Amino acid sequence: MKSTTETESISNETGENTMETNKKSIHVFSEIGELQTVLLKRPGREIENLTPDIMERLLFDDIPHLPVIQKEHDKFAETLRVNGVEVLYLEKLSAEAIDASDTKESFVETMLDESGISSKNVYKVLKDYLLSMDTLEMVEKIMAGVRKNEVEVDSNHLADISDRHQYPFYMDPMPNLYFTRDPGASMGNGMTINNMTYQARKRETLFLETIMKHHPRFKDGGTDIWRDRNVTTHMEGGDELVLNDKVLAIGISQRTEAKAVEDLAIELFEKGASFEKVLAIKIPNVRAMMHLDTVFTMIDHNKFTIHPGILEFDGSIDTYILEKSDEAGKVKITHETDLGKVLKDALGVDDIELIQCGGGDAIAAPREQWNDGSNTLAIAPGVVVTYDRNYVSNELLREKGVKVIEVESSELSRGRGGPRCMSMPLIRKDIN
Ligand SMILES: NC(=O)NCCC[C@H](N)C(=O)O
Repeated sequence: MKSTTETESISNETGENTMETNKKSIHVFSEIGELQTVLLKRPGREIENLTPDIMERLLFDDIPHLPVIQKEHDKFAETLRVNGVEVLYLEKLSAEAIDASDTKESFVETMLDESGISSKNVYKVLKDYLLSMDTLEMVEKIMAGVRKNEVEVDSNHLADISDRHQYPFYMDPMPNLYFTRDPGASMGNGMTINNMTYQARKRETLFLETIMKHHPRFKDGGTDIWRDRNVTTHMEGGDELVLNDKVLAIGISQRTEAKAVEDLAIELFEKGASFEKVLAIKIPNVRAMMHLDTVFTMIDHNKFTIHPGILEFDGSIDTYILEKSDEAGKVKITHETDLGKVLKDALGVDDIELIQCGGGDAIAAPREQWNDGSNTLAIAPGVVVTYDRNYVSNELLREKGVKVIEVESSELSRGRGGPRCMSMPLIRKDIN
């Protein structure tokens, strides 16, 4: 286990690098260690670029009210700050990384390439338009999306002329960016930068990649990149849980393929990461439970939230334990179905408490799970941030001795993600 002092004072207030080379910019060896630094994204104009025609493809079920979602998000950030957490913003770090590396032009080119711009005329106009902006404004514009009526494309080609009157965007908005948990995952002193499953979210990882490669705070911070966005198999951060410095739990889900879990386990074992076991937990392939953290999160040394809907009638769930094998490029796999026992053995604790979402009630459980009642963000062992609307689950957590800090959630919840999804821990204190 790394010592906590290694991670102290790694930057000044502007995020400028003041760390010595042996200090790490990513340090996450648990789900519950005191949260010190977190990455958020404030919902922006991308939210107002949702329409009923495109929201399903962009993975939304409704259109949040922008001023209210921003107010709720600001309060979420403030809640973290008053609890001693340093809050960094994706949009700001991205702009700083681009400026620090003088990569504005290549960043825009990659974004345009990945936004499916096939017309040379349109490409040129968009490139000039974006590059004319100050870097932070440009980053926010790319995140928000570019409408066709924002730019003048002077072209006599039928393809360009006829295209103007159809679909409203040249570049689609990225409304899911406020779920910073998913494009990557902090794991030990490293990170997975993910190849996300749906087209709607694939470009999101370019911001994270840019930060890790070019931001002064991260590029020299000794960050291992366990997976990069060019791998062919899919994985998303909502499925990646760091239970302790030896054990990970990863969902096999709508968004994370079994092959990706095995590839990551091999990578971690072979690159000498501290992790020795990966528990691959198979959850239903449905939208309401798209990631493991929508149905299962860790809140204390031996306490977890769980949505009963992932368990069979007899309480079982397919769980595969991946461990190092003697053969290079392979892992040893053991199949189990008693999750409580698997967790007890893997974590070395005497008992495990699985606290059911909505108390397991036939109505409250699925209703609160839909609004992320199981998606808790632990900011210290036994201290969690949750949505206020999930009052049945919150009350039950309190009865079990957990300190619950509620945040307003009327609009934030419409994107189908909760406090864990909205936050990417970068530094946590180690647990004993
Ligand atoms: N970890 C999470 O469960 N993140 C929530 C992602 C919600 C987003 N609308 C999505 O469907 O990807």
